[in-house]
Amino acid sequence: MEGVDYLAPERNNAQFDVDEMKIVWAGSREAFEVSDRIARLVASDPNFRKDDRTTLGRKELFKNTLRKAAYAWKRIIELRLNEEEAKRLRSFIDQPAFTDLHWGMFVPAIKGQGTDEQQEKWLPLAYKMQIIGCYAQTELGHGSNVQGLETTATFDPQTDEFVIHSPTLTSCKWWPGGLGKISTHGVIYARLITDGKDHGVHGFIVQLRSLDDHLPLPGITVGDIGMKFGNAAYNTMDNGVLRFDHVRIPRNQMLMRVSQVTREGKYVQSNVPRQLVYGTMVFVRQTIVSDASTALSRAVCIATRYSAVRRQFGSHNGSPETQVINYKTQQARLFPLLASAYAFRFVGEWLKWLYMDVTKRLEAKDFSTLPEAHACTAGLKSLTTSATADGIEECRKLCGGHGYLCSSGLPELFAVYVPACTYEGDNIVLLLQVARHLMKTVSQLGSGKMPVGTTAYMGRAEHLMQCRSDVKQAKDWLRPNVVLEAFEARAFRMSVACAKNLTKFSSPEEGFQELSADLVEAAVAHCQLIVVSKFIEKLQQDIPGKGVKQQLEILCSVYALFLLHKHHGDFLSTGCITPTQASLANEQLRSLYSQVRPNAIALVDAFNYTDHYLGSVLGRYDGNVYPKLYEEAWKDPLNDSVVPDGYHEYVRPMLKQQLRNARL
Ligand SMILES: CCCCCCCC/C=C\CCCCCCCCCC(=O)SCCNC(=O)CCNC(=O)[C@H](O)C(C)(C)COP(=O)(O)OP(=O)(O)OC[C@H]1O[C@@H](n2cnc3c(N)ncnc32)[C@H](O)[C@@H]1OP(=O)(O)O
Ligand SMILES: Cc1cc2nc3c(=O)[nH]c(=O)nc-3n(C[C@H](O)[C@H](O)[C@H](O)COP(=O)(O)OP(=O)(O)OC[C@H]3O[C@@H](n4cnc5c(N)ncnc54)[C@H](O)[C@@H]3O)c2cc1C
Repeated sequence: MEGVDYLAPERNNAQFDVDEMKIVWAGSREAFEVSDRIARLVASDPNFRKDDRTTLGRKELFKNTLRKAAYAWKRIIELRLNEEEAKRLRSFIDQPAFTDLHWGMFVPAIKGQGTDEQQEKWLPLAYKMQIIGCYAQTELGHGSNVQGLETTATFDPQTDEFVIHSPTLTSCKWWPGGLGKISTHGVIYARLITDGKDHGVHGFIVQLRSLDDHLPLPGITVGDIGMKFGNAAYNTMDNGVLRFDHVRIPRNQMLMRVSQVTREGKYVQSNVPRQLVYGTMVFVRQTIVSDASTALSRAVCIATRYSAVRRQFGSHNGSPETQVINYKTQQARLFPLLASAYAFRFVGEWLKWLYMDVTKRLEAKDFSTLPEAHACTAGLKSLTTSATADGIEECRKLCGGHGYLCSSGLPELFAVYVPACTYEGDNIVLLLQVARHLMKTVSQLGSGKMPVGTTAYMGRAEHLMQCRSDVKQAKDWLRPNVVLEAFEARAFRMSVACAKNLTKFSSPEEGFQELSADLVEAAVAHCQLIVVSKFIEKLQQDIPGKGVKQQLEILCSVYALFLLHKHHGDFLSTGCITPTQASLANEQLRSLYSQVRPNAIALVDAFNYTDHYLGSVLGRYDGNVYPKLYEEAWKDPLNDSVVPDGYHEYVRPMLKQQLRNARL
């Protein structure tokens, strides 16, 4: 029935103030109000309809994306939305587009690597969308290994220009979003060559297409790289291929904040670390962590609401069957994902703070926290995107057969999300960067240099190598200090074991290669510790609202004890806890699931997602799933006619043939 809230009994069970939790989730009252207003604006505008997306072919899908992007831009101007509001609007449209790369990478690359003059020239054009940009780093033959890029930018002192060239097939730019069909400009990464000398990879602003007729400029071959995983999903994006044939650009289009080339062709390195050329990646990895909490929370919201609606088995004397959410196995799969969504939200908030802090320091020429910022953004990007991709797929399974329907919203969410494990740095490659940082920190422990930031715990080396957990009963695992010490000891001992093993090899590089699987595990342990510790830190803040803090404490314990249970091999083999303590953790976890159960629906309501944004029949706010699934099925283009196209051509002759054979 329309207008009935089938999940009302669930909502009435909540033991906390959902409206206050919405504010905690959004980050502040103001952020909540902006997000809520913009989400409703998008949901109520038929121009942003998306329910037909999965049935469109690539060309229609792409054109539709362009239409939405243009309409969104018109609304942004008409409504005079500020930067934050415009960003929210683009995200609620929920359709990856060239604008993501324009605002998300092209603009930040110029801001981070351009000189003041370059910013003054290019940013106003980009802000008004008089030019549209992409970020073109990856090549057909080189993605992870940025230093291996082949595109060249050779300085010609005669004309005061750089000549951009793709010397081989493998040097073609390959993958940049927005490049395929739309970008007029790109920040292009190429090896800088002056006077025959290779100075490594630098960024250049290059115009790719005419601003009049959109045709590629002379010397440029550009196109789309083809269909990607999933039907609609990421195919709204024009990922591109680009080949340069001696394309000339003025010298002042090299991004010159980190290093410069003078009129005479002299290469000058500023007094800043060369790694700042990688700064845009640090920025984007930080945003990807917050986006992980958004993607995971969407999937969890769908799976939780549907699990409360869906009933299987357990009917006695005609009573309703059991809601599948009441099965302990369903809870043990679903509630850790719910807790992870909250955990990633808070670590994302913290990472944003860390990024802003490092940016301020860089402006003051303090580069000391750059390695920490790189390790944290790389590691947390890896940890949260892997967990989110796996989590979305788990949510699909939690919804049984109906989860496999596009109308559940889950297949598309998975297809659009899963490349996050690869883009902006392959997750394993990034964990190896964290491992390098950890090995460096461990190797410096004896030198008197105290570890800082998220590795500060390693400063308590002696204690962490010796400590034994004092857990005696299940509820001891609810004490934050007990949990924190177990995670610190596990992470530290895994790093120390790797460091010791590295010394057995003839060179550190050989050891690093040979032990890379162990190093990745040590890096994961360190990153999980960061997430747990930031959740615990969040709980030390003043959190208003009836029962809100208590629910978050429960979720924090679920997150930590779920990880401890999943990785108990690490905790046991490093001797941080005993088998008895491991089983007490599991006992406590079971009890926590029972505490989450009555609040589960309210905890996902706190994400404040509109039905438009969720795009899921199973995750509808009102829980009215079956009639809507039935309605949705009839909308499929295959049901436009009773007898399908092709029947008379292929099936009927076959049937007739069978009849004849049967008569024989
Ligand atoms: C239902 C439908 C719903 C739809 C909706 C929505 C869901 C949302 C989905 C989609 C939204 C759209 C968003 C799409 C965005 C996609 C964007 C993708 C863009 C890209 O992928 S751009 C390309 C990114 N490429 C990479 O990340 C490459 C990875 N490789 C590297 O970063 C580096 O090469 C390396 C780090 C792996 C190694 O570099 P190298 O120079 O060889 O360095 P080393 O020798 O190892 O180290 C040198 C030294 O430098 C330090 N260092 C390395 N990197 C950095 C850094 N970034 N910052 C600071 N320092 C760095 C390193 O630690 C070493 O230090 P040391 O010498 O040890 O002290
Ligand atoms: C949807 C999407 C959008 C993208 N958008 C952009 C964009 O806008 N701009 C842009 O420039 N790029 C973009 N990319 C490219 C992306 O950044 C790269 O694909 C990514 O950095 C991974 O690099 P790769 O493809 O070279 O993988 P590879 O490095 O070839 O990885 C292949 C395998 O090798 C392993 N491997 C590689 N190196 C090591 C090592 N040292 N040790 C152990 N294992 C290793 C990896 O773990 C992986 O399993 C995009 C990619 C995708 C999928």
